[in-house]
Amino acid sequence: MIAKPKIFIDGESGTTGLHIYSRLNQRDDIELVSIEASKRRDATERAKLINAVDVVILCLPDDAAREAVSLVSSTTVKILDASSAHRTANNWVYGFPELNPGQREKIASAQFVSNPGCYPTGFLACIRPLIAKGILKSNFPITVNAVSGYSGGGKNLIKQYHTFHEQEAGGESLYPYGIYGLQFGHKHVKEMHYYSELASPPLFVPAVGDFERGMLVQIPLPLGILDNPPSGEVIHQAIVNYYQSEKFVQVAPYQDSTLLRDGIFLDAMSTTGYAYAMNGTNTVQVFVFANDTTKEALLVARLDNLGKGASGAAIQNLNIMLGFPEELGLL
Ligand SMILES: NC(=O)C1=CN([C@@H]2O[C@H](COP(=O)(O)OP(=O)(O)OC[C@H]3O[C@@H](n4cnc5c(N)ncnc54)[C@H](OP(=O)(O)O)[C@@H]3O)[C@@H](O)[C@H]2O)C=CC1
Ligand SMILES: CC(=O)N[C@@H](CCC(=O)OP(=O)(O)O)C(=O)O
Repeated sequence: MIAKPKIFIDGESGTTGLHIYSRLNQRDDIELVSIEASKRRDATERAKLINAVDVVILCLPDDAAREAVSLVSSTTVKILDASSAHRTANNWVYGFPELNPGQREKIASAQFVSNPGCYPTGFLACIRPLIAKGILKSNFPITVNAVSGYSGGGKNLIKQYHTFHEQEAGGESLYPYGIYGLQFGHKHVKEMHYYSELASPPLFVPAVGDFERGMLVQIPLPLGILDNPPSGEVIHQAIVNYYQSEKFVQVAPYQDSTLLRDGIFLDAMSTTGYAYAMNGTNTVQVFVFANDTTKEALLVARLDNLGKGASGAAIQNLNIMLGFPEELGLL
């Protein structure tokens, strides 16, 4: 293990970069190296830093992340990319330690690690155990509906919402709740398909709501299309067993209405109480709701898009890549 590893966050002033910076800045077991503000987009200066540190965390748009990787000449520097540029690329390891047995060992020994997308984190946390354990066959038709806080859209979308909030005089919000990606083929579908090991890509409809952070990812399961559908309890137990040793995936008790706000709502956005519990954490919660008579089930993941969906996951991966305890700075 390197005594005091040097870390450079390329994109330190963006939404994800800032969150990672503020978490790492409190630690004295690593050294954070920053680029001069005026040289943030200077390839020569970035290349110097990239090749002089132990780990680079890329918090950049996809094209800039690809450019940063093209600047790597050191064979020892480790790269952790928060963008979606390399999530299914050859020679890159997918940074979702809980995905499959052996995944964290692959992360630990990799030079190039790609942080998962926020929506795929919720999706894979729900669906991967059911496919891996044969509870659902890989040809089951899967749809995903999800809603994210607006910070998922980065600095530009945050600014649009904040500007609107400042000007608003009790009127309607900028997009209170809007579905998008209606041409389909959202950039996250590829990694959802690849790592779930489903036969076909899921049909994915994301949405953004007027709340800063947090997300719900929903997967409805029309079990009536099967000759012998699994019961809700079987589905729930399979997911519980899959994550029994995991700290950052929490499977909620089956059908427990006390987890719902007012016994009714599973809420991504309230600022108090249980619903808010995932924001600021690195935990993804998984819920299973089912009706064995109507043969319907719903899997839901709730997470902080900036936590387990981005910066929390990045810290977890960084810890694994550097041989630190995985939960350092996260609990
Ligand atoms: N927000 C979220 O919930 C999540 C984001 N991500 C991913 O993380 C990455 C960063 O997203 P996010 O933080 O939201 O984005 P932001 O728009 O908030 O920040 C992007 C950062 O990249 C910098 N940047 C842009 N272009 C270049 C360039 N050519 N060279 C150097 N720096 C550049 C910007 O610098 P400047 O400040 O100078 O503009 C800014 O610091 C994206 O790939 C995103 O998809 C992943 C999971 C969740
Ligand atoms: C609300 C919103 O706009 N969300 C972003 C996803 C944010 C994210 O996860 O970024 P990565 O693609 O790097 O994973 C989107 O749909 O493109």
